[in-house]
Amino acid sequence: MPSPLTSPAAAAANFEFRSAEHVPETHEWPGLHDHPSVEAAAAGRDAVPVVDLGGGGDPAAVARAVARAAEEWGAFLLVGHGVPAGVAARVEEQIARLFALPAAEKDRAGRRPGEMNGYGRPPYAVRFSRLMWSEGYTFAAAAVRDEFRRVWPDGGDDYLRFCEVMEEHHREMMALGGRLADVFFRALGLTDEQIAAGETERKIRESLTATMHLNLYPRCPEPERAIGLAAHTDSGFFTLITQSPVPGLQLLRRGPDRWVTVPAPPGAFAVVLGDLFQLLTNGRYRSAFHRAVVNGDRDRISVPYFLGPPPDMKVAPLAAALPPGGKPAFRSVTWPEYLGVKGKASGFDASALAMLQVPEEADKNVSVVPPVPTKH
Ligand SMILES: C=C1C[C@]23C[C@@]1(O)CC[C@H]2[C@@]12CCC[C@@](C)(C(=O)O1)[C@H]2[C@@H]3C(=O)O
Ligand SMILES: O=C(O)CCC(=O)C(=O)O
Ligand SMILES: [Fe+2]
Repeated sequence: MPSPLTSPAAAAANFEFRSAEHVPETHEWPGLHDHPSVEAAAAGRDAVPVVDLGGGGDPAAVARAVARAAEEWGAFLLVGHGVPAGVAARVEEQIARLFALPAAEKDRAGRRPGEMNGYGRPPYAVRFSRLMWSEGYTFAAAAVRDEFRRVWPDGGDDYLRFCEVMEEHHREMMALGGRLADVFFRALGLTDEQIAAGETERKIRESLTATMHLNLYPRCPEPERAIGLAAHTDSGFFTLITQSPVPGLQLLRRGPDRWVTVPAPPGAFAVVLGDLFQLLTNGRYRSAFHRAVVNGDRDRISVPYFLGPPPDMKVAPLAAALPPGGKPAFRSVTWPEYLGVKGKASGFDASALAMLQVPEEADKNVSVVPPVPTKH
């Protein structure tokens, strides 16, 4: 067996998931079952919220559903979004083809130390001594053609087809992200007129940047011993996840602590809120602590589309999110600054936001960040 801990990109590229009959020690994660995994229920406390954007529904009712989901779960399933079903199918087909390329070809795009983009393990993997049961590829959604010249230096039909499909996905997701941003603002209590006139809200919506991270979770011979993606919160504003019909995304729910498996109905996107959205909404919306498990039967592909501010934008709590007469609970921060802060925290979760909190003594009226879980 290769020595997977030597080089991250080589580790992901060279480990033969396909021929593994067992999960080696390098990929075995302790503590995965500290909390039980449960299927989402149709109703009740384990029913993952579903938001329907279509069907001519009452916008106020949609905003209420989004507010409830964002406050209580930090996540929901999105249906009625209007994105044609064929887009997700084409995206999944192209991603499967990308990951099926010989290791040497994917390795041409191997993520180099300190770089964000490229093929290999996800950026936060450097924090762990164990390897995850997945292959990944991160890139700026607006720079597909440049990025994938690394994999296909001579261009060609495969390259062009891949780029066209990713660009189609990017167009659809960016349009949906902008619509959803307005729904989130409405859910904070803003009227359409206030949203249109609000300089900050407009700036946020119009300057959204998108990063894509392609995940392939190969079928695993011992799924109970491995993890596809270790538990974390996303750091940006919100993430639109296209998933193959094989479930695997789990959300941690407290009291009693349990991992709720998010269903993957065809055509639905999972929407997961990130830490900077928690900050933007002054702690009113919550980022979701989540992970991806693997299974023994089938490969799973997921395509998170991370939306966040441009790197130089200072994110501060929105005036609309403050309680009457209240002050911001957090200092302002750029996304790269926040990633630096998060990199120093013990878990990869929203506990890093505590370091940006305005001290309580400075203002007794502001809300505090609730305790966050740290288990995988
Ligand atoms: C925009 C981003 C969010 C992300 C870091 C990144 O720059 C690109 C990859 C994203 C991802 C995907 C897997 C989990 C995660 C924690 C990681 O290490 O890389 C997230 C990052 C994040 O949300 O902070
Ligand atoms: O695979 C999934 O459903 C989740 C992916 C994810 O959380 C991520 O890439 O940040
Ligand atoms: Fe995530």
